Amino acid sequence: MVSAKALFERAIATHLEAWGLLAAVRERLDRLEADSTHNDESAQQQTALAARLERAAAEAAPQWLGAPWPVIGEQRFPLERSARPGEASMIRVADAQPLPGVGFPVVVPFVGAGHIALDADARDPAVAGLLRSVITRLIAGFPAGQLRILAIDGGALGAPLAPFHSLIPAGVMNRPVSETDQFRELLTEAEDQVHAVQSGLERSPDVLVIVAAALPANCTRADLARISALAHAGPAARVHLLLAGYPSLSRSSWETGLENTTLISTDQSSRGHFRISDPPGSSFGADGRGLNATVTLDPPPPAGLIEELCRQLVAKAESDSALSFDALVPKQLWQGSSVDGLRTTVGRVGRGEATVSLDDATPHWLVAGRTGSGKTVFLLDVLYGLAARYSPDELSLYLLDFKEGVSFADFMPSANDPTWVPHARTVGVESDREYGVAVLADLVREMGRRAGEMKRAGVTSLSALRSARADVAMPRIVTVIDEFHVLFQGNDDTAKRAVALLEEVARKGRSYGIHLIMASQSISGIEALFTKGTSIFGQFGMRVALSGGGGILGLNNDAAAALPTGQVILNHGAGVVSANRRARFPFADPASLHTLRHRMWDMRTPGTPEPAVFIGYAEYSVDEAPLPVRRGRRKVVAVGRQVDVGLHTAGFALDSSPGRHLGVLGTSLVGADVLTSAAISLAKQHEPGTATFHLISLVGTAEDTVEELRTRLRGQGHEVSMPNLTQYKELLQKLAAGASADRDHPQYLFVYGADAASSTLKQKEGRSRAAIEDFRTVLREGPGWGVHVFGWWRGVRRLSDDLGLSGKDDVAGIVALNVKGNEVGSLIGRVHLQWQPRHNRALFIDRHEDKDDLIVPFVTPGRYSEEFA
Ligand SMILES: Nc1ncnc2c1ncn2[C@@H]1O[C@H](COP(=O)(O)OP(=O)(O)OP(=O)(O)O)[C@@H](O)[C@H]1O
Repeated sequence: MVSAKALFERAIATHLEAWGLLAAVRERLDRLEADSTHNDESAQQQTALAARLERAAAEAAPQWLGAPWPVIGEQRFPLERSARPGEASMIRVADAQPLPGVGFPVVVPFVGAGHIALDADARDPAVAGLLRSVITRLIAGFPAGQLRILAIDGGALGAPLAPFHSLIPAGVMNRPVSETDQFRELLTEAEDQVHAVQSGLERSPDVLVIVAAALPANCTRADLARISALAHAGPAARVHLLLAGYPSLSRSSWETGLENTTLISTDQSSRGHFRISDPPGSSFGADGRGLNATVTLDPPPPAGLIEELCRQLVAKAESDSALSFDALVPKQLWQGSSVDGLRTTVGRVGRGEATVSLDDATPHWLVAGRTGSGKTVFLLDVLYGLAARYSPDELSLYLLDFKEGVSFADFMPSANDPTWVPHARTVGVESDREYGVAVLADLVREMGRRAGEMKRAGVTSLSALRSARADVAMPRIVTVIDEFHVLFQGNDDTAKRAVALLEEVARKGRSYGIHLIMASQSISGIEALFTKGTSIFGQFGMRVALSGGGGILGLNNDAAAALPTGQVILNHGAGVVSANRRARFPFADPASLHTLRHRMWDMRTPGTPEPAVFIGYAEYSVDEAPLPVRRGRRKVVAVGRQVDVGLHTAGFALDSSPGRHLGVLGTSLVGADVLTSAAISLAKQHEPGTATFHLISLVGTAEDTVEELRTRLRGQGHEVSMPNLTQYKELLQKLAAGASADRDHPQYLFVYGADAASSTLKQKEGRSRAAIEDFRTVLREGPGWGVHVFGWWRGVRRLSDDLGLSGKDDVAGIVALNVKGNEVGSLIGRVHLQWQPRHNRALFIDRHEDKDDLIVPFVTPGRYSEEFA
């Protein structure tokens, strides 16, 4: 690669040589004029010199970058081949004509080397012409998709940049900004690129050229200082300035405070002419006073050329090789290191690649698009793209979907295809908000674990930890929450918890390699969160807007309003207009996904666990669930699966403390299933003959269930009794007297429709005490003797009556089905208990352990279809 300095030095040498020749020619001309004769010799010398100077310029600024417009019109150089990002280039800005008939083009270092500033703004037609000329040379000369124009039109002049407006939708140029705020956002975008390059996060950024037709009128000293800083640090980060109307350009000297800049100032003594300073790093002459000739600025391209060129570029960008998902997948899988972040290609911007990152600069993303806009397809492109680049040691996926659909079904094993994407750790489909909270809580725990590891290793960053502790698994975690607005619905404890956890992950995740991608059809309903003092979304610098998803972009940013399916606005500037990049992404076709998934699955380390899957609509049966974790020697009954990561079996531990009984509440037949599941799980923990199961069936609807349970338990060799109501009363009497109690041989009472016995139990029937008293004694004393009651009451009040005033605390375990939260709350003395009955869900309360868990209660397979039949 030729350095800017070498290139320019070569041009200067030619220039000086030409200057020498000019002097000679001038001398000769003077002589010839004195002789009053013109001859062929002088004409030939002039022509030769002009040709030589043209050649020198053409070498320094080839083709589109330097050829005069008439030559370009004739020769039509190939597009995009005159220069490459990352290399120093020069560009034609003016023509010097020191002698009649002897002119030479003035080329100055620009992209890859320096900047250009003019004192006059684009109200001067010559300046406007130069801006058009330079922009045209750039967009035609550089590869598309690798150079972007950040346009400023502070004087709202409109016309100078108007011919390029068709490039705006293709993302090559932004809509020129005129307001100071937008101007500052644009500077921020350029600064972000400088920082990203300086910190090593970005190695091959797009070329950004800030073009100002005029700076905003109320530009402050602080703004100018930012421009100065960009002039200093920009070139190394491919950020360049082409500023017209730069205010501090002094007429008396070239001092402007802009480093690396060629200055072009109006020649006060000659209308329409300009003077050019020495370019950065070199000088035209020994005196350091710039080019020793006035110049005319390079004229704009001829009418029609810009339009035709833009049309061609846009058409090429659009029709560029049809996008395919396979093109996003690298040939060799899992080659990337996620130490500094994650990067993938999601499609194309113009003809360049559209790359997106999850790293320190853009740790979290917000994605929005109306239904059908292609949001799911975009997310699949991103997720499969990442999974193809990074191995499961480098990347884990937590996938969470709140809506009805199968967005993430591809990541988990299914009945048809037992493979899964080996990076997937948790997959939630049609998740409950509580599951979302559990996933977020899991992430917070993981951050804690990583913080602990860092502390132990004495390091302060994830990358340092990864080098220090190669043995500790520390993949970056990408958590995708689709339809995340559901999390915040309802102003209840779950919503509050979700916000708190999300804030924590959003704030600290970056330091621990934990990233969030939150997607939604709509942001209405969560807008309050945008404006909150500690706005969570401030942490989400990367905005991805599909059609109809413009709400996540800035107020004046309507770029996503009319996007076709398959296109997206990628904006890493938190939605500012100037950071828009319009990208196209391919359809994630099922066949390609299938192939890639199988390739990755074949490459997985043997023993890679399946993802923890939560499917909101799934029914769970006790037979497929692992037994709950036992604590010590205590038996634990299983009642359902917790709505948490890993779907742990929800268990109620039995011990000798008074009240270790379970009350299942609600009219739903699921109540019978919960008792049956409890019995089945207990039976698994007993050798036959070491416990007695009393099955008391008091309602007709549960008879079959109870009968089946009896058959099953007996089949396993357990002792089972099926007392009728009278025998039940006798049993209670016996148990209350402690007569048949044997701690080593527990007795379990499963009372199906316990409420049906209430009135009978209350009758004394000639005895000194009613059976209800025996029942209450059993509740209070029974656990000490190994007696536990599992009852299904179809109403809360019925249980409350059975317990009586003094026995209110004697049923410690509650499984609330279709009963009101306030009724359960008053039963257990918690007025603020929050419970809304839901299909296939129950609230499981263990009063002794002060625990409320949302569970999916165990059911007999097919229970719900029966209920709805
Ligand atoms: N890049 C693309 N190229 C071609 N077609 C696409 C592309 N992206 C999406 N589509 C089409 O649009 C349909 C809807 O896409 P997708 O399911 O991703 O939308 P969505 O925004 O997630 O909608 P919903 O929220 O209703 O699920 C796809 O089934 C596909 O037909």
